[in-house]
Amino acid sequence: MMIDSEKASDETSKEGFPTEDVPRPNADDAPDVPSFGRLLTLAKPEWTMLAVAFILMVGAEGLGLYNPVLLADAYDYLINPLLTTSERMTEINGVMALVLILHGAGVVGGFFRVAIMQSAGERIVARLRYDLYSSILSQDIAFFDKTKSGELVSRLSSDTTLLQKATSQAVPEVCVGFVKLVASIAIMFWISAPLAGVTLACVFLIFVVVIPFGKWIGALSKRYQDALGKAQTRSTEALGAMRTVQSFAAEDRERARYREVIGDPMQFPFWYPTDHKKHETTYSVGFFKSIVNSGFYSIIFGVGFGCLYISLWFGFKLVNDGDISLGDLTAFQSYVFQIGASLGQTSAAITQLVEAKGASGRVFYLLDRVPSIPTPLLGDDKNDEEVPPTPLKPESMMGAVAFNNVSFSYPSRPDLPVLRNFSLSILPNTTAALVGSSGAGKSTVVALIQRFYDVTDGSVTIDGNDIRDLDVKWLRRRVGYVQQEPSVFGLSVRENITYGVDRMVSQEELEACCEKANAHDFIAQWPNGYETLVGERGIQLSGGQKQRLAIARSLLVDPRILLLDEATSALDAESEHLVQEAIDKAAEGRTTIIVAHRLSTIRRASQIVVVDDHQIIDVGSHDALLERCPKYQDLIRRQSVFSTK
Ligand SMILES: Nc1ncnc2c1ncn2[C@@H]1O[C@H](COP(=O)(O)OP(=O)(O)OP(=O)(O)O)[C@@H](O)[C@H]1O
Repeated sequence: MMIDSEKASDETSKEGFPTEDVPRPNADDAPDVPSFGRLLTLAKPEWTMLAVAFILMVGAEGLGLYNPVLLADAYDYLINPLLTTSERMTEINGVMALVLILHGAGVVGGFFRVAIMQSAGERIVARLRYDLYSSILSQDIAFFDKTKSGELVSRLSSDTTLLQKATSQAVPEVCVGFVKLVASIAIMFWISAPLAGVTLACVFLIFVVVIPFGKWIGALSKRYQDALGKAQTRSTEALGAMRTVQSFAAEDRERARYREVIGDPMQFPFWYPTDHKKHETTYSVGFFKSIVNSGFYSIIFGVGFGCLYISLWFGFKLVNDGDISLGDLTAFQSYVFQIGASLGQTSAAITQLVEAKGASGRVFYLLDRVPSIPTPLLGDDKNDEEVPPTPLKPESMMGAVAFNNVSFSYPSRPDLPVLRNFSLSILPNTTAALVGSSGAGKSTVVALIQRFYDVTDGSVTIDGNDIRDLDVKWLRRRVGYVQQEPSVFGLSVRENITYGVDRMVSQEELEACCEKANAHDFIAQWPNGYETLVGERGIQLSGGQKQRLAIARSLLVDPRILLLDEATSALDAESEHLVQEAIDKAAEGRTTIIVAHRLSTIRRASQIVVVDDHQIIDVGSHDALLERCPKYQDLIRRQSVFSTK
């Protein structure tokens, strides 16, 4: 869906982003940025070299433009009755030598200009991708809740390529095409004004046709990119969850889901996508795009050659009348060709620019998007205005966590309250277990402590400081987090465990940490030990091993607060015991908050927080709660049944 730019500006805050009471656009809803100037700023560091390339381009093209005039002389010498045969050849030799020298110089200049422009393009796209990736990484978690990763991948790959082509190829080509056009027209008028007049009338006709066609192609290209983005989203989702896909034998369903956006050309024996109005696919848009593209070029070349023949016809008349020489006519025709070629080249470049304009809207939107929670990326100028002037970075963290009358809804579902008047106090170096039915809001509590989201009302404090006043990087570096389904990267075990630290870690430290997390023994058994690659997303690890690896990873950071979202998936007794031991050791000497599902974990906690219906209904020790809290009794009863089973 495109946003009406005027409407969007009404609805946006002073930073240019929508206020909270209107749906925030995701990357796909990004408004088009109509400024080509902004596109050009991407190439700012390359401007000097691009200017050199531009001069070489103008020079090379200029030399090429002069050749028809020289060749006209050669033709005229050839049929000049006043010269002898040898005099004619002498004159022609001089002219042709000059033609070859100019041609050679043009080729050398052309080589340098293409080399400079293409390498400048690579520099631009590499920088752009990095900046875009940085900007995406700096976004708040709410943004990722709403934006599909396939879309972002598409922004990083195809959209950036379109911008690369636009800045390093299309813009210079349009400029040169224009210069060539003006120069050719000037020379044509110099050769013969009447002939030039007739020809230009035809060229004007081409312009009249090209402009609406260009717009049409631009719109179709955008729709094509959008459909392709959707296809990419679906394939990324499925390929990222191949185990789930295969375990449900859902390959056919995934193929069908992909085909739904790609389209099925075999369904249309006459190629025409009859369902295009109901359902837009890359095939249906691509089909019309091919036809419109073909029509565009056919009209350009059709009208172009038509012009050529008409002007040639009129030219023959002028030669016959003695108004111009035959050489002049051949030179004139060359310029008509030049105009045709430069129009073709310029229109292709304009098509690229129109495509890039759509892509630039999406890319610049992401580049400019200011996250609602300041990013921990340091030295990022765009966050400076958002971060409080002096975010707090206390010398140390004690680890006292408090929720003060917190209410919260996820930004993607603002109408659904997830926490209501939630108040809780956790003392430093104690363990709190959050228990409650599924969907009660336990994981949300953990997310709020890391400031993945800001509370809607109330405050979350650490050592008495509102976490909104703390430096986000400082905060997150001191809060360890072990997810229910820990994310493990397709790296070595060592790289996975040292993921959270920027310093060198000795083997002894690594092993000590893994021993604490009950991970050393299984790692040491592998032939490559800590250098073992764990496969994409840790596919070669068992559930329990992944959890212990994730605990080791958190422990290496030595967090003051440890957040554990205990896995609900049942581990076998041995694994469960090992994980439990790891959790116990990890919890020593730090504030630990566990979303607990196992009785063994719950019983060990200093305080148990019973969450139900988005509120805390009781807090206390296991024995006290067992005595007075029916909800807790119910939870424990079910837990015991599960454990006995
Ligand atoms: N990223 C999100 N965006 C929108 N809603 C969410 C998001 N994450 C969770 N929710 C919703 O918030 C509510 C609380 O979810 P939460 O994950 O905190 O529950 P939980 O108590 O941890 O459940 P479980 O024990 O099953 O993990 C649920 O209704 C859930 O659908």
